[in-house]
Amino acid sequence: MLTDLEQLTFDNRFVAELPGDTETINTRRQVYNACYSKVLPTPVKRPTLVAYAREVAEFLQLSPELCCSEAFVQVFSGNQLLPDMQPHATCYGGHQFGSWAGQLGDGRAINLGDVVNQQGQRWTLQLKGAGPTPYSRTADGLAVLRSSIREFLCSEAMHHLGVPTTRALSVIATGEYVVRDMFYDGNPKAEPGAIVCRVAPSFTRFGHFQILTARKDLTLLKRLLDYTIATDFAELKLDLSSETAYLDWFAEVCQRTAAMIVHWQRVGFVHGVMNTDNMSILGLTIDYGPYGWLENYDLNWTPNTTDAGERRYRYGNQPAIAFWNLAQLANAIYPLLGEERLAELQATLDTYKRAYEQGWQVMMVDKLGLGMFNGENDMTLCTDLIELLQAVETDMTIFFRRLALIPLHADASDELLIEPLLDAYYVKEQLDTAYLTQLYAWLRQYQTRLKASDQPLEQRRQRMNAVNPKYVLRNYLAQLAIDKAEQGDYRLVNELLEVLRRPYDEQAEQETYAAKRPDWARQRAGCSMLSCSS
Ligand SMILES: Nc1ncnc2c1ncn2[C@@H]1O[C@H](COP(=O)(O)OP(=O)(O)OP(=O)(O)O)[C@@H](O)[C@H]1O
Ligand SMILES: [Mg+2]
Repeated sequence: MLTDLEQLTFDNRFVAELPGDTETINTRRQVYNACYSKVLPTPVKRPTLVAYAREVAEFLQLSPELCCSEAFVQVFSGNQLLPDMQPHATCYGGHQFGSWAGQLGDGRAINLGDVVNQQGQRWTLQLKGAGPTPYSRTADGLAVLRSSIREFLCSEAMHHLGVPTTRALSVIATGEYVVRDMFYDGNPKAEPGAIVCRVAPSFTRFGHFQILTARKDLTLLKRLLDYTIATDFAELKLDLSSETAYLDWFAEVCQRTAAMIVHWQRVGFVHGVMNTDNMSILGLTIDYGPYGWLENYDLNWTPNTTDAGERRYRYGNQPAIAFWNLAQLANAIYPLLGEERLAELQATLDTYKRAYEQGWQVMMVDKLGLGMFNGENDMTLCTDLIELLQAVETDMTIFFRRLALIPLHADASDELLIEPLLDAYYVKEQLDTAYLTQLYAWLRQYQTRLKASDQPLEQRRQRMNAVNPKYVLRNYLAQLAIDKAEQGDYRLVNELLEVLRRPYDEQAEQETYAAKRPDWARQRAGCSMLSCSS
C-alpha cells in the first residue's frame, strides 16, 4: 500500500501515443486531427469526501488512511495535480437518440492519466464534473451531488453484481453550487456540486471512432484503432498486419457488448441513454445518468423523461439498441476494411445476435434454476413467465429471488406454492382469479420442469441465488441517500455502498434495503423518473 499519492506510477499511453490538439487554450471548439486536448481541472472551493470505494482504492494500492486524507481530497477534486498526471479531455462524437450529433467529447470529464499498479494493470483515472473543457459546448462542465452519488453508488453496485462496468474511486462534494433546471421547465435551482473519480482500463467509446470517420480522417482512425487493439485488447494478441485483425477485434467488441446487455437484462438495469457516445469499446457499462432499476417488471419502462415519448431506451429494447449501436461502429470502421470485406463485416456484426441469444438463454436457465436450456419447451416457459410478470405489477428482484423458495412437492397446495412470492406484488387487488389461475398453472409447469432437471435442492437454490440478487440500488434508496447527503449527512451513501457490496447474500439485518418501492416513491422525481439534467 502506498503512503503518499506521489508514489502512484503513471504511464499515460493515450497521450503518449496518439496526437493531441495543438491549441492549448481552454475554449470551446471543434477539434480536428487529434484524439484529445490538454486541459486543467477547475479548482473548487471546499472539497469534502462523501465516500470512497475501498476495493477500487485497493487495486490502486491506496490505503484507507490515504483515502481519508486531505491530500486525497485535493487530488481527486482536481485542486492539485500529481507530478506525472497529464490531464486531458478526449474527442468523440455520437448518435444521440438515433441521430448523428457530431462532435461531443469529454465536456465534463477530464482524464488525469493512467496508473499502473503492482500487478501491471493499467487504470485510467477520470474526474467527472471537474470543469469545462474544449468539448463542453454550451454547458458548464460541472456535475451535481445527486447525479454524482447515483453514478458512484451504481457503478460499484453493478461491479458487485458481476456486471462489467467502469468503477468509481470517490465522490467529493465541491462546496460550490451548480445551477440546474432539473425538469427543463423554467425552474432553475442552485444545487450542491460534486466530482466523481471514475476508474476504468480505458474510457474509449464507439463515438471516438465515429467522429474520425465522419470527418474522413482515416489516417487517425487507423491510428486510434491500431492503438486500441494493441493497448486495450492486448490479450487478444492480434497481429495488426493480418487481414482479419479488425474483424476479429470487432467480433470481440460484439461479444463483450452482448455479455454486458445480458447482464443488464438479468438484474433489471435500464441505462436510459444508450447513445453511441455512451457505449464503451470494452463492453463496460458507462455513464450512469438517467438510469433506473426495474421495480415492477415492465419491458416498456424507461427511466429517462427525455425518452418518455419514443421509449427508444426502454428495458425491452436494450438488446436491439446495442445491435444498432454496434452497426454504427461497423460503419465507422468500414472505410478501413473496404467493400471487399463488407460481407464479412456484416457477418461479424451478426455474432452479436447469436451471442446475445445464447447468453440470454443461459441467463434465464440460471435465473430459473433449470440446469440446462431445453429448447422450445423452456422458451415457452420463459415467455409465459415474462407475460405473467407484466400482467400485474410484480417486483422483478423479489420475484426471482423468492422463486428459489417455492415448494417442490406436487401435493403442495396452490396457497403454499405462491406464498414465497406474495411479497413481490405491488397491488394485492390485482391478484384476481383470472391472474391466479394462470400463475398457478405456470408454477405447476415450473415445478414439473424442476423435478425433471434432477438437481439437489440446495445446489439449485445456491445457483439461483448467485444470479438473482437480493439487493439492488433501488431508485428510491438512491434518492433517500441523496436527500440526506444534500443536508450534509453522508451516512446513508456509505451504508448503501456497504450493503451493495454483497448483493447476493441474505444479510438478514439489512432486510429494509430489499423492500419493494414504497408508495410515496411511485411518482416522485428521482425515484420513478429521471431527467438528463445532472
Ligand atoms: N454539464 C455539462 N458540461 C459540459 N458538457 C456536458 C455536461 N453534461 C453533459 N455534457 C456533454 O454532453 C454530451 C452528452 O452527455 P451525456 O449526458 O451522455 O454524458 P455525461 O453524463 O456528461 O458524461 P459521461 O458519458 O462521460 O458519463 C457529452 O459530450 C458530455 O460530456
Ligand atoms: Mg455520456
